[in-house]
Amino acid sequence: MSRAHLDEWQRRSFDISSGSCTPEQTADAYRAHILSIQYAWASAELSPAGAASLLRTYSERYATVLDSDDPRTGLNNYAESALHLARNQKNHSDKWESSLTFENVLNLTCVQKMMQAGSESGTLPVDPADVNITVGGEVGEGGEKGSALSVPPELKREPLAHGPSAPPPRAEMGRGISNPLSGAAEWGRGLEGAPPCLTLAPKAPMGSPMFGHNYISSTGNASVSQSSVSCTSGSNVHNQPVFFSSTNPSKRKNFYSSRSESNRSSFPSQGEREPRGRGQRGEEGVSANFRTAREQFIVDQQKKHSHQGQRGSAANIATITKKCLGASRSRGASSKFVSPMPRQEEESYSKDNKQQDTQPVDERLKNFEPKIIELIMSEIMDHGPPVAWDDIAGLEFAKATIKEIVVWPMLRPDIFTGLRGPPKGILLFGPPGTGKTLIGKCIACQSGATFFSISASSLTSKWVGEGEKMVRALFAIARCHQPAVIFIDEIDSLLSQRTDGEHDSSRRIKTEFLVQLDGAATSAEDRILVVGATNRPQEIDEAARRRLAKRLYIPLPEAEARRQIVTNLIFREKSQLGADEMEQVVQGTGGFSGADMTQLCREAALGPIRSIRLSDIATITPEQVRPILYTDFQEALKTVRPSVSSKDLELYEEWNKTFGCGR
Ligand SMILES: Nc1ncnc2c1ncn2[C@@H]1O[C@H](COP(=O)(O)OP(=O)(O)OP(=O)(O)O)[C@@H](O)[C@H]1O
Ligand SMILES: [Mg+2]
Repeated sequence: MSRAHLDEWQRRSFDISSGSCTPEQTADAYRAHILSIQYAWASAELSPAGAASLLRTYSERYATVLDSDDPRTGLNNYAESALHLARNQKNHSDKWESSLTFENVLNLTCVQKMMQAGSESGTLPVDPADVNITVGGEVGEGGEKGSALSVPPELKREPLAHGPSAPPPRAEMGRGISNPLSGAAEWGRGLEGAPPCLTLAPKAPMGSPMFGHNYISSTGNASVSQSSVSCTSGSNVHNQPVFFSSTNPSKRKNFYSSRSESNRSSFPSQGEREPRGRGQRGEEGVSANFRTAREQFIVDQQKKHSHQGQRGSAANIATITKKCLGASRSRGASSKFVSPMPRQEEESYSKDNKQQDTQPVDERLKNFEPKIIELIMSEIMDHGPPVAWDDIAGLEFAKATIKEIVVWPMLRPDIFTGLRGPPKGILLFGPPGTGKTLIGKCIACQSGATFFSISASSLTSKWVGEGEKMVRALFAIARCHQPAVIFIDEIDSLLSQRTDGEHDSSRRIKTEFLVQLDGAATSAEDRILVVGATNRPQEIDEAARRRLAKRLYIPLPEAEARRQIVTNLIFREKSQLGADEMEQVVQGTGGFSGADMTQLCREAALGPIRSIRLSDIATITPEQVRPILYTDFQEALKTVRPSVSSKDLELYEEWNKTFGCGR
């Protein structure tokens, strides 16, 4: 290295070894080391072998600092910022806590007014200090069963028209009224955002216009029941519990479930009504099948390992489905919401249990957070036959090359060694809609390797600032599941050229990616292949371009390929297209991409439907629909146009000539 670089290197090494650096400074120093090595390598100051060995050493040390759980030596700042934000947010799974306190209930304007009204009429029944307020959803059955309510004996008068033992009229329970009197409406307004149940239990005698009823329970919403309005008149009906129904279903559900949890009800007979029973049954049913994401991950891992040996044969029978986080369970309206963020009370639990249930599956993954591993694992694609090589029309050279690089070495690793070792990176580039993603899917089905399909956006946006960790974890996991193929669609958004003005985090992701790609490329025993696909090859960073050694042009389909696409597609439908007519279609679609051809066939397939008279459309049977004809293609050709311009095409051809590996 040059002298200036050496001095800098020594200074950083001294800082690291002095032990006086914070983990952040140490990580920065290692990162700078890695960049220096890359720089020295790029400037031919270091041999490739030397650079690779140094890179490996320093990447490992760098990773150790970043991933260590020990706060004195490691950063382990995974999602720290996101979690910090999330911790202060409330969500549906959080326990409801009211901001209402005894003081601020009494300070509510509506309460003040009612108290004033009561004192003016000389029948103020309650001293504010004697009001018991229960906040948080527990509604008891009077004071009798030791509930949260304390109702004085004198208030426990015989149930009247529909007292605690009889269900109140449906109107009281189920609906709010649309024109509440002002006092009652204020109650509602004042309690907006109040707890699921607010219970006021005056200890003083009855008879007040204000607290003339035993207690008022509210779901905290603005709607007010009919009987709560009538309570201001001081009628006997006040002796029964008054229920403020909620117009908000989730609050109503909270209300019922909180009652079922406490197993006590202030409305015994009402409590047996349908909503509660249904809610309970529904929730029990869901929780019986419910698995947390972590449990699901462990189960998936076990399944995966037990099926690993049968991969080749399983590939032919499984179907291709991309797993997403949480996708394996349905999220019906009644399903239980589980926050992806740890709640405070859960955090202490999870810390205690961390050792037991968050153990990484592989020793090599022990430095990575389970959340990251889970996220990466969720991107693994199942194997299956939906895309076979024959489904990809044309592209013979690309298909043969990929088979040579991907399939055969997986089958015969003993032959493909040394100079015959397959390249570790492939770039599929070409105009949009030409089958690059299709090839990715085909590799997933046909290679027999563990297939990771990563979208650049999942690395760059899901965990802002954590992308480089994701990249490291991705390669570490791939190393544990060899042979592995990492397919990165739209790779240009991940590895675009580095510029001065770009954000630090995306620069770090790119650097990390290049480092990892080099690690995979230089290690002969690693069987990891990175396949990138892009329709903007010119935007890819030159260092990335070099690492994706096999750059295959995926051009627009030629006449024969277009014929094959049309034949494959209309083969499944009722059609009458003679050889000459097919030829006409093929000749008329020069410049169409595979996706354009698919669109053309879809449009033509609608022709027979459009020819049905409107009056017949309701009664016609599928057999009566006429076959697809050449005229339908002619009509379709009037509306479907090629999506790739000839100017763009020139750019691809040019790039292919300069950097492509085709013939
Ligand atoms: N060679 C082909 N053979 C058969 N079908 C094709 C072919 N090329 C494209 N198609 C059809 O076009 C659709 C889109 O293809 P695909 O998503 O692979 O394009 P792409 O090259 O990845 O495009 P983009 O660069 O915009 O991502 C495919 O689902 C398929 O129906
Ligand atoms: Mg694509």
